Amino acid sequence: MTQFINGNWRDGDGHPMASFNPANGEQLWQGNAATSAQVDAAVAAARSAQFDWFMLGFEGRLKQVEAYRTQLEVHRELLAETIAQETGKPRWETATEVTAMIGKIALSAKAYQQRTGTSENALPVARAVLRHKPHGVVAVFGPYNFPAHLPNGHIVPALLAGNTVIFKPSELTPKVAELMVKLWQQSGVAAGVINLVQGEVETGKALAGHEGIDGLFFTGSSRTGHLLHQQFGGHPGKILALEMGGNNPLIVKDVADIKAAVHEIIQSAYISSGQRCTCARRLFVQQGAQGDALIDMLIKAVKAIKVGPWNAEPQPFMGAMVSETAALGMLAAQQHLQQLGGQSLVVMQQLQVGTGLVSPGLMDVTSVAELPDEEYFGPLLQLIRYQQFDEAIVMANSTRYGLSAGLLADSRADFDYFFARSRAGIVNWNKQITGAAGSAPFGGIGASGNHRPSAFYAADYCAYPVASMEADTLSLPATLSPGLTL
Ligand SMILES: NC(=O)C1=CN([C@@H]2O[C@H](COP(=O)(O)OP(=O)(O)OC[C@H]3O[C@@H](n4cnc5c(N)ncnc54)[C@H](O)[C@@H]3O)[C@@H](O)[C@H]2O)C=CC1
Ligand SMILES: O=C(O)CCC(=O)N[C@@H](CCC(=O)O)C(=O)O
Repeated sequence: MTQFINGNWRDGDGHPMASFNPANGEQLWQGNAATSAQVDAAVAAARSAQFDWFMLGFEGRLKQVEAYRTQLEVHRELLAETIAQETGKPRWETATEVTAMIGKIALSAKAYQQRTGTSENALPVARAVLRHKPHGVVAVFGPYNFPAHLPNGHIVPALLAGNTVIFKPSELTPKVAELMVKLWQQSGVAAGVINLVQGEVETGKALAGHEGIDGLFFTGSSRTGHLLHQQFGGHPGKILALEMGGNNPLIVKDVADIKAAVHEIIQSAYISSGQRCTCARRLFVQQGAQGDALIDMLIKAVKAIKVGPWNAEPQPFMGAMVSETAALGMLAAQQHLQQLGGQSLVVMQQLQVGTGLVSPGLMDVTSVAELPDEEYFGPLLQLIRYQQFDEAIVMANSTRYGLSAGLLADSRADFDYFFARSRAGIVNWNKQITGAAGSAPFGGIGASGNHRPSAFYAADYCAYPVASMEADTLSLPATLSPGLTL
């Protein structure tokens, strides 16, 4: 049973699908994709449930969402293990993913009140009241790298605002999605409030193009996000929130504690095997003895990173990439950069054929004249040596993306200078550029987003404002407008 439509589990009527443990090829899940008729049924179920869900009121909806939080708390280990098996991420890391999901409930309730709540202003003859209403039926599309936390970051605020949801997860992580929705079901949510359609691109297209949805909240690649943006062209009445990738820069300038800098670089570039949209892809280090010393230490530290299956003990820092295909794609990217003139300082290698297990790579691309502005979504960091800070900032900004950026530097003045000039939605100082806070907005500019940031600001795209002028009784004004007689 792979699809959850109107409160019932049923098989997909489409083609067969499966998911695998990327560290050993073991099959974890199988089922069939949803057809477009099943997408129709899910949209219809969400539509017929929506008004009653809205009319529960915020407190009623929050109670339901809190019952889901209880399910997450009770089943946190099972969920963390399922995410680890299906994505390859180590257990220590997926435990933090589930913790973030649990924290999302209180944060989203606070965000709803702060950003989209109700307010009232007294006017001389009336009250000006501001309330927010849900869009209606929304589709949520998730990526594979955080298969639970990131869709959860759309689903929870969407439901709290009074929307009903059709969730289309990544085809690489159907088992995680199924478990998430089972926990919603066990929390007692009414039929049709959350629906699950599993499938690949065809299912995604059927849902994204469905005339019955009022909006789509997407986290995924820039390529797919751009396709969706085109598809939504000509539909100004539908809301589209796009959280996409990045080609994120991290600059190092004048740091006394080189070891601490190396630690922040590794946490920025290699966490989740480089499969975070916020990961540093380009590292800028000044020419000179201090830069040389930092790079020597970085090379040693990268070579020492432990890579292994999700359940290896002691735990590795990096697990398998999500699939062998993804791993081979990264090796091809490495080869391409080498052909352009990049010098590998640490060569990325597949550790076991048939798996997504790869070692981390570091490449000096300073001499590459035309560095591709691509998001290589894996553990490969490109190093660029620079002479002047201004030159580094110009190169850092030389990307069509604009998700995260960072500076490691001892001087506050250097950060202020960098902050004023950098173009990204997340700009950090002396902190890794991965691991964003759910209490802040999360999104980027350029090809990284469409100005509808998620996390704390997700509330904004889940509801629209309604302004009302209200008076308890009718009354005639003291003076009538010129030309009126009653
Ligand atoms: N800015 C952000 O918040 C984040 C962005 N990402 C980005 O996500 C990417 C990795 O995730 P992926 O799962 O590979 O992304 P993806 O774009 O391949 O897939 C995302 C979702 O869209 C669906 N989809 C794919 N093609 C479609 C089409 N033509 N029409 C409709 N639906 C379609 C997929 O089935 C999946 O559910 C990276 O680029 C990463 O940077 C990942 C996490 C956070
Ligand atoms: O949505 C939130 O609560 C904050 C955003 C977040 O958790 N971002 C993570 C993962 C996103 C990614 O890089 O793929 C992060 O910044 O590490």
